[in-house]
Amino acid sequence: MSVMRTTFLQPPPISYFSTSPSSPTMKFTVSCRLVASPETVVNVEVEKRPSERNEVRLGLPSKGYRHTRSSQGLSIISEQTNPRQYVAEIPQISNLEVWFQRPKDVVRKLVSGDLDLGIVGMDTVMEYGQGDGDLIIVHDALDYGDCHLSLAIPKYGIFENINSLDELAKMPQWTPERPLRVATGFTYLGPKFMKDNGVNYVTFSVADGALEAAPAMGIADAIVDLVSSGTTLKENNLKEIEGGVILKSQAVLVASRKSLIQRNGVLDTTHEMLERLEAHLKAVGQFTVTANMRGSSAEEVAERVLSQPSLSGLQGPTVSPVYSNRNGSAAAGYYAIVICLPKQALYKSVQQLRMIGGSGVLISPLTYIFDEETPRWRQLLSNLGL
Ligand SMILES: Nc1ncnc2c1ncn2[C@@H]1O[C@H](COP(=O)(O)OP(=O)(O)OP(=O)(O)O)[C@@H](O)[C@H]1O
Ligand SMILES: O=P(O)(O)OC[C@H]1O[C@H](OP(=O)(O)OP(=O)(O)O)[C@H](O)[C@@H]1O
Ligand SMILES: [Mg+2]
Repeated sequence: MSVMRTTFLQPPPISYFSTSPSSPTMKFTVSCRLVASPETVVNVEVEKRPSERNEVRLGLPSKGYRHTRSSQGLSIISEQTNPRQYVAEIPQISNLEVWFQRPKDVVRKLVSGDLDLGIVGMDTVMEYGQGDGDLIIVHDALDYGDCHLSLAIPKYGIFENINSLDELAKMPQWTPERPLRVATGFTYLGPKFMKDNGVNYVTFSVADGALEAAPAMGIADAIVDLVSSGTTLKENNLKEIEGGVILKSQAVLVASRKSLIQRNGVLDTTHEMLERLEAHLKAVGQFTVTANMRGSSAEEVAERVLSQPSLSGLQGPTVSPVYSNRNGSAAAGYYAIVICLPKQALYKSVQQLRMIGGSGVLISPLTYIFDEETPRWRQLLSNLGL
C-alpha cells in the first residue's frame, strides 16, 4: 500500500440548513470558505467508507461552459443558478441531492462512497477511476461533451514526416538519456497507453491546461490531451497521428456499484433517472404536430394523412373527432390529428398537411418519449447480478 505524503488545503467548512421540515422538498443552502491551513499532512489514499446518510447523491460538474445543464439530458435534472451554489434539489425526484463538484472530484467521491451517482465525461471516469471495479456505467452516451483523448505532435521539424504512433516510437532520437517528452494532465491514461503500445523511451510532465503550448515552448515533444473540434491543435501547429487516439469520450451517467446494491433508494432513483434520460434523449429533435381537418369519418381522414410520405410519424396518426353543435346535437365535421415528427420533416409536413386540407397547424417540441423498458436497465441489473 503506497502512502503519499502531501500538503493539503483543509476541506471547506460547509454549513447547510433546511427550510421548514414540513416542506415537501427540502432546500439546502451551502456556504463555503476555503481556508489555507498551516501545512497539514494527509494520507491521499482514497478512503472507502460507507457514509451515514439517507439521501441519494448525484454529482454534476460544477463549472465550465461545456457542462451547461441546459444541454440535453441535464436540463431535466437540475439547474445550477449560481456558479457558487454547490448543492441543489431535484423537484421531480424526491430524496435526491445534487452536488456540484469538479469532474475529477465527482469520480473520486463515487469511489470513496460520498456520492452515489455522477454525470461526467467518460475520459474523467477512466482517468480518475483507474479501472476501479466499483464504478459502473449506467448510460454511456448522453449525447454531449463529445471529444477524444489523443496523442499529438508538432507538424514541423523532426516530426514533419511522422504520421503514425509506430513511426513516432521508432524515431532514432529517443534514447534512455533523451526520451520522448510528453506533456499531459492524464497521468494515468497517458503512460498506460504508451506502455500498452510498446513506446519505450518516454517521460511525462504534468500540466492542467493550455498544454498545446508545451511543444512550442520547448517543454515537451508531444502532448496527450482532449481534442474536440481540433481547433486548438491547429492553432498551435500540432497534429494527431494514426494509432494515437487513446479513448473516445462523451458525457456518461456513472454509479457506485456498492451504492446501487447497498444503499436504500439508489437503485430506484437510478432507474428513474435512466428512464428520464432515455426518454428525453429520444425526444430531442422530435415535435408533435396537431392540425384540424374536415372529413367524413376518422378512417377517411387517417387514410388521407397516411397517403402523404412526410406524415407517417413514430406511430399514428391519432385522429379524434372535434364535435360542434348541429341543430341541438353533437356532430363531428372536423377531426383533430396528432402526429410526432422529426425536426427536419416539419416544413414538408406542414406543406403536405395543407395540401390534404389541414388547417390550424400547431407544433410543439417534445420533452420525453417513454418507450418500452430500456435495454440499459436490463444491462445494469445483469451487471449487478440482480
Ligand atoms: N473541447 C472539448 N469539447 C467537449 N468536451 C470537452 C472538451 N474538453 C473537455 N471536455 C469534457 O469536459 C470535461 C471537463 O473538462 P474541463 O477541462 O472543462 O475540466 P474542468 O471543469 O476545467 O476541470 P479542471 O479545472 O479540474 O481541469 C472533460 O473531462 C471532457 O469530458
Ligand atoms: O479541439 P478543441 O475544440 O479545440 O478543444 C480541445 C481543447 O479543449 C480543452 O481545453 P479547455 O478549453 O478545457 O482549456 P484548458 O485545457 O486550458 O483548460 C482541451 O484541453 C483542449 O485544449
Ligand atoms: Mg481543460
